[in-house]
Amino acid sequence: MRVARAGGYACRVLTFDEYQQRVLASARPLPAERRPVAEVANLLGLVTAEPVHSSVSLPGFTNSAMDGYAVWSADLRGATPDTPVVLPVAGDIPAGDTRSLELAPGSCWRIMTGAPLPTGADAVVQVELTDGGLEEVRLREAVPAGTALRHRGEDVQPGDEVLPAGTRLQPRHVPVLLSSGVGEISVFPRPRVAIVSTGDELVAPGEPAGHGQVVDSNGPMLGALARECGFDVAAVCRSGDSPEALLATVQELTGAADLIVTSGGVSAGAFEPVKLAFTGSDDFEFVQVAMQPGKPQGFGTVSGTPVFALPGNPVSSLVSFLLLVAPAARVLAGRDPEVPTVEAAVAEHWTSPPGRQQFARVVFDEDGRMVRPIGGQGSHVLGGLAGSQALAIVPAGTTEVAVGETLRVIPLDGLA
Ligand SMILES: Nc1nc2c(c(=O)[nH]1)N[C@H]1C(S)=C(S)[C@@H](COP(=O)(O)OP(=O)(O)OC[C@H]3O[C@@H](n4cnc5c(N)ncnc54)[C@H](O)[C@@H]3O)O[C@H]1N2
Ligand code: MOO
Repeated sequence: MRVARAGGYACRVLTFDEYQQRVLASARPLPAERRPVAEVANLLGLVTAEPVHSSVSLPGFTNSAMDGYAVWSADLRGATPDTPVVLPVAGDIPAGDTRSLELAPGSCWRIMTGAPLPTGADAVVQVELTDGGLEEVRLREAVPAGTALRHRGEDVQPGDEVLPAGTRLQPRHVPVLLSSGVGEISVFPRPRVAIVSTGDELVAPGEPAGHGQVVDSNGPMLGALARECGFDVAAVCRSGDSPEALLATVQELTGAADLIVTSGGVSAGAFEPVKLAFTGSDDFEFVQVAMQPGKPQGFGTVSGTPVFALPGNPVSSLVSFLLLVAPAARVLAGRDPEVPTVEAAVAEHWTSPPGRQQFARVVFDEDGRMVRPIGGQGSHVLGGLAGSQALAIVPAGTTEVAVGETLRVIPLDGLA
């Protein structure tokens, strides 16, 4: 049952920076976990909580950098194309050969790239400088000691720090992580984000929206944003206009999520379930933020879990997630909260509301250096949202965005 309450709540007005600092102030990295490096595919995107030290040398054994012949370099003195040195070939050493072999002076081994160098050899002659012989080989060039060798430990020594604390694991970190003899590493876990859409007007995705109804697109959109930003999605669910039901849903989710996001029900209407559920709690605050979109905002904790109450208009929800929720969740993940921006020049004039920092939907020109507005800037405009490529940040003091002006811009593709 829906209970109508009086609307028109008095709210504090904060600048965007003040509010962002406020929601980030209490954010701390989640407790670190030890995870096996063999699961590296699941570790990508996580941040190391401690430095990683190698327990082995890399390379682990001196080996050949070329396919060719392992030799005593002194045996090749005077070799030229016209006066090649001829040596008997003791046999083949392929990569993966685990034998401990020796090289007798006056002979050579045919050796492959990555294969262990036989004791005594001090150089490899690449096969192109020989006739490629199998029983005996003609070597047409003298080479100095050390040629085409990769020495044990020349890259990494036991005890060396191979990854500092605070490294966000990317594919390029995988080889050293898997090769350095380390079984487990300490990482900050991926924050689990739960999403709750509110409002009696919502119907499930895939169901037809009747008169007065809309499809719940915020829930799936916020879930998709969370995933794209590198977080786990603990739940995407709906709650109607009952504050009691919403409170029960949020309380239940605190057991499964590190951060909860609600959408809708935070403005001044008579049926604002989120506002009604949390107003009066010492751990929750509703404010107006001088930003467009995203003016009405709520933030607090329920059983210690941070809860972001975002406005329901779809564009407001998206902007609030990217500018407020994602930075906080990045802190939980041990990452930098900063929202990545690029610089772009304004190609077409538009207006911005007075006293509010605008996050305007824009598209780039072909070379990505200029932006122009797309669609109306209303917070319900879904077509313009889909067509946009970035959010241009217009300072609160600017009402006319002039051609040629330079703005910071948040690209919307590749958010991870
Ligand atoms: N008297 C005032 N009215 C409004 C104010 C104000 O200051 N005074 N602020 C406006 C602004 S700005 C915003 S933003 C919205 C925020 O409203 P709510 O957070 O309370 O959101 P709802 O009223 O629940 O919904 C707004 C709008 O968005 C649609 N919606 C909601 N949830 C979803 C969803 N999951 N999927 C798709 N669409 C959704 C909803 O149907 C409404 O059309 O308040 C203004 N009003
Ligand atoms: O602040 Mo609202 O988000 O402009 O539509």
